[in-house]
Amino acid sequence: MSAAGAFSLDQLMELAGLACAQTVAKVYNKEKYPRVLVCCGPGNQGGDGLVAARHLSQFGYAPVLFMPKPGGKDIYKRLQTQCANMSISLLPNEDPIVSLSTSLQSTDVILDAIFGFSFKPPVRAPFDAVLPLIAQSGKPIVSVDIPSGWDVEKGKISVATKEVSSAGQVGGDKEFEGLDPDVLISLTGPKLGVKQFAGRHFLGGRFVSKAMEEKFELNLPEYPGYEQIVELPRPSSL
Ligand SMILES: NC(=O)C1=CN([C@@H]2O[C@H](COP(=O)(O)OP(=O)(O)OC[C@H]3O[C@@H](n4cnc5c(N)ncnc54)[C@H](OP(=O)(O)O)[C@@H]3O)[C@@H](O)[C@H]2O)[C@H](O)CC1
Repeated sequence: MSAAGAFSLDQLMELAGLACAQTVAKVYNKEKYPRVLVCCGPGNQGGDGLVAARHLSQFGYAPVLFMPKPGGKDIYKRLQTQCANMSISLLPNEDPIVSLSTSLQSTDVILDAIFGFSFKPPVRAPFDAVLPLIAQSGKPIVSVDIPSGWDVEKGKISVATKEVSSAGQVGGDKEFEGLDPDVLISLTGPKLGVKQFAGRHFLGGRFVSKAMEEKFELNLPEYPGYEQIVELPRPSSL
């Protein structure tokens, strides 16, 4: 049994996505940072991103979805339909890298829900161009669970990606060390690979029961009030 215990995947994803949306809202206020580009991968983390987009829209943000390779699971398709029913914008996928480069210019903050704990290098297309393009945009990044391109246990690793111009033209090979987010929202508990993450770090795992916390010796902090997230101390202040 996972540390999250008795919840279904739908319920876990809903709570995880809500925690992601609350993290964006906590750090980036909607008056100054209304346009959130929600970048979704094909796995469950992409599902977290879709749920977050829905909540961000309800919070008064203007999320835009980027899904260069939509996931095939039923749950993913249902979440996509919910976002479409709420008229949440979706970037066209005919040429995803050009769409991304254009959209980045009018984005205030990026939610990185591309890869989570199941990422295994090497980075395959189209993400070998997506990751460097996001990194070089200079826009604030909030990463979900583990920054995309990092190894869940080793942390930052060097991976082969592509050169990409700011207009979205893909060139030759380029070494890349994963995204360098300003903010991280760890789900359930922080992963080994983010031990030295130096930005603002939140935990979203209020769905973990006391019994599970004790069984897995998670030693989790208290969540304030009604929030799904709690901010963790930075490594330098530990
Ligand atoms: N309790 C919790 O902690 C919860 C966490 N959740 C979130 O789920 C992710 C883990 O989800 P999972 O589906 O296992 O995996 P990922 O989202 O990390 O992505 C897997 C897919 O990504 C593709 N992939 C992997 N490596 C590469 C690569 N090198 N290049 C390109 N693509 C890659 C791959 O897709 P394919 O279609 O190519 O097979 C994988 O399928 C966790 O981190 C949390 O964010 C849940 O919300 C539940 C609660």
